[in-house]
Amino acid sequence: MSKKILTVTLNPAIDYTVIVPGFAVDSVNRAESGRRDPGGKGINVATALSRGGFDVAVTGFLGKENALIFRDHFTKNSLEDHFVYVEGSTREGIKIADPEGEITTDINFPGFMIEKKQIDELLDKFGKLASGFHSVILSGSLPPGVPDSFYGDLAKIAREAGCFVALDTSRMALKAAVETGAINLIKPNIDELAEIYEEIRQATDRPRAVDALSLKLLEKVDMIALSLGEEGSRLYGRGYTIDASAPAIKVKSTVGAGDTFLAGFAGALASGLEKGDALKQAASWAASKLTMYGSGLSEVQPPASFLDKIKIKIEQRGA
Ligand SMILES: Nc1ncnc2c1ncn2[C@@H]1O[C@H](COP(=O)(O)OP(=O)(O)OP(=O)(O)O)[C@@H](O)[C@H]1O
Ligand SMILES: O=P(O)(O)OC[C@@]1(O)O[C@H](CO)[C@@H](O)[C@@H]1O
Repeated sequence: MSKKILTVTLNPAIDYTVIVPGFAVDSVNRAESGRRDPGGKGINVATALSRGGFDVAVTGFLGKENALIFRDHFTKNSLEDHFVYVEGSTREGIKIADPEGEITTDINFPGFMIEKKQIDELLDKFGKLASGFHSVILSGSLPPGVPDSFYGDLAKIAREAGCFVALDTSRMALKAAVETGAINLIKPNIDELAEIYEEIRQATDRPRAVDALSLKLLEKVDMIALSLGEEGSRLYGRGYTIDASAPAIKVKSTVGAGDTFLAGFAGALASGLEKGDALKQAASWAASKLTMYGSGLSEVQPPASFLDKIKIKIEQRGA
């Protein structure tokens, strides 16, 4: 467990979760309760990893005006803070959790405008930090002002420093980073692939098209951990595919399920687990998150109770 992990969140968010049983659009809804959690994908990943016993640091951009909620969170969860603090406020996002329909509705805002000098400051900080870490996890959307090429730039620095690099983002930021060849692991879902790859959008047989695309992407990345919601997940690697089932659970909120999944997987790999066991650990962490509201993940417990409910199927492909 001594291997240090750094997560990068360029566009954090304070998640305002509103619990609305039976939520319906185009009607008056009554909220049962609400809560605010410091979130953003990389911060969620970091929190879950720290809860799992890892030594974790966080970086990215944070707004000065509402930083207190994040600073408290970092202290409570033993996250080493290397954020670049920028003028203004970190965005808030709205998450409507409907425990009856087991449906979550996300409304995410674009975030603060980042200037060139702040990008340079982060690059400088990241360059000095990276060699101290076993793994770097790059997560979430890019705020306005940050170019699509930025994750690729960070990945190249991290790889040169000897780190394992995982990426969970979408749109052109994902496509551009994959093209650099500097990413070890990506964690897309099918919608994210469909958004950027025409062959998935146009496919009449989507699972088959995803298989074909994944094999092609393996020329650029080492692993693709495709998350499939309640259908589980599939890991593509060079020469193998591993499927993990998802346990049947009553879902309170899906916000952060993908982040907990990535934390479980990257953490397990850093601990030296085999890929199949790592995928099982990831699914088990995600399941544990789904049984609670809110994000931030500071309530997530190491989820041993789900491990024996997850089935793994390993298929070797010819070289
Ligand atoms: N309804 C569910 N029941 C059981 N497990 C689930 C369910 N939804 C998600 N999971 C688990 O969580 C993992 C990640 O979920 P999902 O595929 O929704 O990620 P995601 O699309 O990145 O989500 P998000 O961006 O909202 O965090 C899945 O691979 C699966 O293991
Ligand atoms: O706008 P992004 O960066 O894609 O996603 C942001 C976000 O939805 O991701 C986390 C859940 O994964 C939340 O804490 C946060 O609000």
